[in-house]
Amino acid sequence: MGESSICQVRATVMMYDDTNKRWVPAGSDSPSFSRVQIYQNSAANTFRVVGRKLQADQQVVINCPIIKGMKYNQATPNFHQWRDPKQVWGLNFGSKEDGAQFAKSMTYALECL
Ligand SMILES: CC(=O)N[C@@H](Cc1ccccc1Cl)C(=O)N1CCC[C@]12C=C[C@@H]1CC[C@@H](C(=O)N3CCC[C@@H]4C=C[C@H]5CC[C@@H](C(=O)O)N5C(=O)[C@H]43)N1C2=O
Repeated sequence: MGESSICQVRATVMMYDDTNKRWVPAGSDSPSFSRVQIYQNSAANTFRVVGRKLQADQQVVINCPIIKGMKYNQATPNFHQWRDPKQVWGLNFGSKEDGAQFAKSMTYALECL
């Protein structure tokens, strides 16, 4: 049983640069939209967030496991964030609806773990 996508939204993927106290776009330097999905592997009961640039190169800009007990912070309707052991991720959604959809799937994943 492979992985299946349980949601797909458009968002700019950001990482927080703790040293300089600022957000930087994940991947190349130009902040641009990515297709961000949550994949579920139901056999293993694992989930991860995968984001690929919408541009031609489809660069993978996030590939982050969803960890049991992780705190998902909906800072604003369009900007949600969470910590992983190494860094803080932020998603700047294309719309509030995308944000709500992503939060619903993230909450579902965190409840399954
Ligand atoms: C306990 C803990 O970890 N707390 C974390 C949050 C958290 C809580 C609970 C669980 C997990 C986490 Cl992760 C925390 O507070 N963190 C994580 C790193 C960065 C930050 C620290 C300080 C700054 C101050 C301002 C604030 C901030 O970053 N924003 C405000 C709200 C939206 C606003 C929106 C968009 C982004 C796009 C660029 C910049 C801009 O709009 O130009 N920006 C913003 O300015 C954004 N910060 C944070 O979120």
